[in-house]
Amino acid sequence: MANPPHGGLLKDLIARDAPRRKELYAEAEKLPAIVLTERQLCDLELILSGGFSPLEGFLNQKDYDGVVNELRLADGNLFSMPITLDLSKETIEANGVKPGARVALRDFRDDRNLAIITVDDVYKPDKQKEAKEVFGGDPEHPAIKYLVETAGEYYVGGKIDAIDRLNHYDYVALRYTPAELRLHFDKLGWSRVVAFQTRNPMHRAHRELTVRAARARQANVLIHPVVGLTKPGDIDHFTRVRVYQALLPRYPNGMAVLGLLPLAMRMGGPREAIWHAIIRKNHGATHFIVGRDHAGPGSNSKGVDFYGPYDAQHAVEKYKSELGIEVVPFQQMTYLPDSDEYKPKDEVATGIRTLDISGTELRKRLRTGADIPEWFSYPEVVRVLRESHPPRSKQGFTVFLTGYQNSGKDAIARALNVTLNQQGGRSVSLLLGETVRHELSSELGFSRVDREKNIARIAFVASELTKSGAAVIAAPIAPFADSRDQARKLVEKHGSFYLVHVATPLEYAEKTDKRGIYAKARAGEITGFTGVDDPYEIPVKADLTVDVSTSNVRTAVHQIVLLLEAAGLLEQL
Ligand SMILES: Nc1ncnc2c1ncn2[C@@H]1O[C@H](COP(=O)(O)OS(=O)(=O)O)[C@@H](OP(=O)(O)O)[C@H]1O
Repeated sequence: MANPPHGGLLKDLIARDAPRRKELYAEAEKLPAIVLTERQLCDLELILSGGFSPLEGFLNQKDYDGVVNELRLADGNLFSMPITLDLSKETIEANGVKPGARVALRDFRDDRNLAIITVDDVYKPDKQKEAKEVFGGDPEHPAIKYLVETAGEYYVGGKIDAIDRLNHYDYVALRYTPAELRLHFDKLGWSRVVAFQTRNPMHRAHRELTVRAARARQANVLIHPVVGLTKPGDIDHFTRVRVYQALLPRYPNGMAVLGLLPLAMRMGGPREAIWHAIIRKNHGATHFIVGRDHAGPGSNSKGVDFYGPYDAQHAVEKYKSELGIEVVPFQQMTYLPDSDEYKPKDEVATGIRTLDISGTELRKRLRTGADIPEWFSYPEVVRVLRESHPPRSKQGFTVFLTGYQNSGKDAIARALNVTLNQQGGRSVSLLLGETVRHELSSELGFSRVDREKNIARIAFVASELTKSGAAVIAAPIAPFADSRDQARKLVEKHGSFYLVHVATPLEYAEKTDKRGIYAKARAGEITGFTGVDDPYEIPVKADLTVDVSTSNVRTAVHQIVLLLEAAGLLEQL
């Protein structure tokens, strides 16, 4: 039999309320509704499934105070993380949220009512206190930033009636509720299960340490990665789940099961470790691996760690007797090349050669396409990671040329287009000012607002194309620094952005204008013309400045190619 849930009873609200589903659904349609944020939705999912047992809703003030001050619910049960429904004053007033009221909780993704909360109380938390007691108080801590900058100023406590589970469209079969996982363990005949929490890809060291933990306890393994919200900058869960799936057959005789946990992590170190243990206990695990700096967010901008490396292990140790799940301290594994094996670091005799690849080093090797040895990871895992992290030579980028009309930017853009097409390896998209004006922005004029809109559209398209690995060449006038900065920001989410200032002087652009556009502008036939009666803000931090009055198009293209080459973007693998 699986481990009993925290508090003794699995609070599977979906199963509990299934007989009343129709009724609750109809009631919710008539109630005011609160549209939950992504984080609140993650919390609700685990309240509904019993993952947060013994919770049956969002914490009221009594429970909240207990959890913040003493890691305890009002009924005495150990609980370390305040699970709260934070709302703004406006939302509370607009929806009549007050004690006794029933309010629907809605999924922002598909507008479905998932639950009804019966409001117990509405209270204003002492956020400074919560920040200090729960997360340690460093204002740079991501959960504290969220608390201060994003969370609403009031909390609403109350029990929940469950209407329906959330809809998921990715990896549905791997999303086990606690009840489903318990049933699965039962079917497999597993009574001892070591759960492994992760928000990162898994490699050989992780496989070794989980197998060791299982061997020592004669148990099986539950790989239980977080697919809700993790630390910004983490590898996306789609890639990670493919990694875990690739790794799974490397466990002998089906000794491991993969289940996905829709948790919104807080990166709360010691408090989070206790919370994680409780959640795994609710999912039926009997053992839980807690590693060095478990669920820690690293260090702040001054390089100071938010938590000590063993704070989390000490915290779970402290509450060992009432946790009801055996915590297995995570031993950091290292590779011994001379004997081709992994061993816990602290068991390696001095003088023995060891090898490790850090996360930073791994990311670098993925970026450059450098070798990732088999002693570190399995080829099938590396293949998945490489698909999601193509080397620089396969990554998208945007070259954004800005300058006066007839500055030569269009000629450079066209020449760069054929140069990159000649090189091959990527699709190349050319977004000339006139093409965009014709295809995307035909209703826009040349006021500041319209120009900003035009550049924002170019930036959006460039960013999407960059994401899919294309080379993008954009060449609008883009006279405003702010718009250019915004474009950079958007594109850099997905790849490199190079701002090339085509600094050909206005006089030259005007003198060589064979189309007579400047003449028309001077004659007042075109108004608000850049350089004539409209401003051009000269870029202060262009990645490259070229000038066709003193140089030529070919040289400018060559300079851009050199820039791209230096960044490894044009390497032929
Ligand atoms: N008032 C005014 N100011 C600047 N440019 C004007 C204006 N009116 C029309 N045009 C013609 O529009 C083309 C420039 O558009 P852009 O999209 O590059 O401008 S912007 O980046 O949105 O500022 C460019 O067209 P092409 O010469 O065909 O490239 C300009 O000649």
